Amino acid sequence: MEKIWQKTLDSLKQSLTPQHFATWIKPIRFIGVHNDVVELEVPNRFVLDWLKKHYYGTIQECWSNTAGAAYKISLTVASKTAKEPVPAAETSPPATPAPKPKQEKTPPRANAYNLNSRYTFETFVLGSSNQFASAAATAVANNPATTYNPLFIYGGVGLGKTHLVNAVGNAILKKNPEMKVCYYTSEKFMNELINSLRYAKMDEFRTKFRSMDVLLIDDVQFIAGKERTQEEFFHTFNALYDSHKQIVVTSDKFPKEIPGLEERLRSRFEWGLIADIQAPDMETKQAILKMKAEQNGIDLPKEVALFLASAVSSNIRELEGYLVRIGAYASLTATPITLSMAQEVLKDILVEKRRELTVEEIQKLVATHYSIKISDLKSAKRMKALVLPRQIAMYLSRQLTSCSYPEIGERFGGKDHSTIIHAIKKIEKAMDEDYQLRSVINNLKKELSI
Ligand SMILES: Nc1ncnc2c1ncn2[C@@H]1O[C@H](COP(=O)(O)OP(=O)(O)OP(=O)(O)O)[C@@H](O)[C@H]1O
Repeated sequence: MEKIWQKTLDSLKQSLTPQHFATWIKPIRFIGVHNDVVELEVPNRFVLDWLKKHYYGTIQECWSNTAGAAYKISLTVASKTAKEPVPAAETSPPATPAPKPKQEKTPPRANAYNLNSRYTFETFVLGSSNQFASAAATAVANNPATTYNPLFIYGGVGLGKTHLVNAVGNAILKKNPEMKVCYYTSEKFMNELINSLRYAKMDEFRTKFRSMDVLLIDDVQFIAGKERTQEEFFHTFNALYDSHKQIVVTSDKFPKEIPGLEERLRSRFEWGLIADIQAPDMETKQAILKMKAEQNGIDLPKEVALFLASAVSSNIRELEGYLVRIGAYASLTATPITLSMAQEVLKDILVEKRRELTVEEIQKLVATHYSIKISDLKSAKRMKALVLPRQIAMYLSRQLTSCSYPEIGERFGGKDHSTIIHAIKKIEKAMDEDYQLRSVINNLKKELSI
């Protein structure tokens, strides 16, 4: 069946322009055929909708002609990880719509379990927001299981944790092809555990994970509250750690902040190094856009990169989505990318986002988070339990709204602007020194930007 798919691709290539083929067809992943249904996966919703609307019939026709019988096509959006049976040699194709134009196929790597070969250090753009995590990841990749074990990377949605953790795996494999490197999301780990329990295959399950030299577990927060999964993960962790194998874990939260995470796991996550990824600044966002545009063969003017970077607060996946959208539009309408074109293409999406946050919304969220009253937040009471939330709310108000210091002061019960400046300085300093506080504030920001 794989051969039929290859031939289908060949004939699609003949009938489409190279750019359309690269943008829409190349990212499709062939999953298999069940009865008369050809199952295909695509990287995101946008590509799915586009394919359904424009190319469904063509794909179906090409496949059916090649196979010599009528088939239906099923298109689904890929889950975050590749779906190869594990253990299996890695063959996963790109996960974003348009791959590098001249990308060479990577040969299958027998010891790569579920790793995404596209996520490497070479394609990871460095900025002050991810410098620390990237340096820690590089150190681990250079000396697995000697420097930082486990390495715990945390940060908000779409900030590059999956990319970085795969980069560690890919770099280790490149240097040590004999090492067995396994990438799993915690959800996949849990699903496999459930299946192993159901089919009495726990020995196999344990042997598989415990035979790895490097275990990379993404989004570990999802195992919180899942007793059996946590227990099994705990034993896997211990077995690997005791035999000096590298473990890298990612999460959207600092270990202490993951509700429902068992204490014994939490303390293990804190044994090694904890590194965070922050929201990227404007320069980093533009540098990432530049790299992604080059990878996708998109000619992106500087002013459009600036426009996109300022339209997205932090989520790089979202940034990429916008780039793909305008790249696709330019390609399909055969027009160059300009600022006015980008504004037009994204206008519906951005209208929603442009609405500015208010100080009141920030106060409400902070008060809820700390279980205090909004009136206390605005009061002059000096109790410790109120001072920190108040200063955080002031800091966020300055960061996320266009209010001036006096305006913020006004909304906090008529405080002087110097009080606001003092509060912001205190929080900035505390964030430099205190991971946990940084994580709390980032999570609040994340909630506010939804
Ligand atoms: N510094 C970077 N350089 C290049 N690409 C990046 C960078 N950071 C993130 N990306 C890209 O952004 C997209 C989203 O990143 P990724 O999936 O790693 O985020 P995440 O933090 O794991 O998100 P989630 O919280 O949803 O698990 C990926 O395509 C990734 O390649």
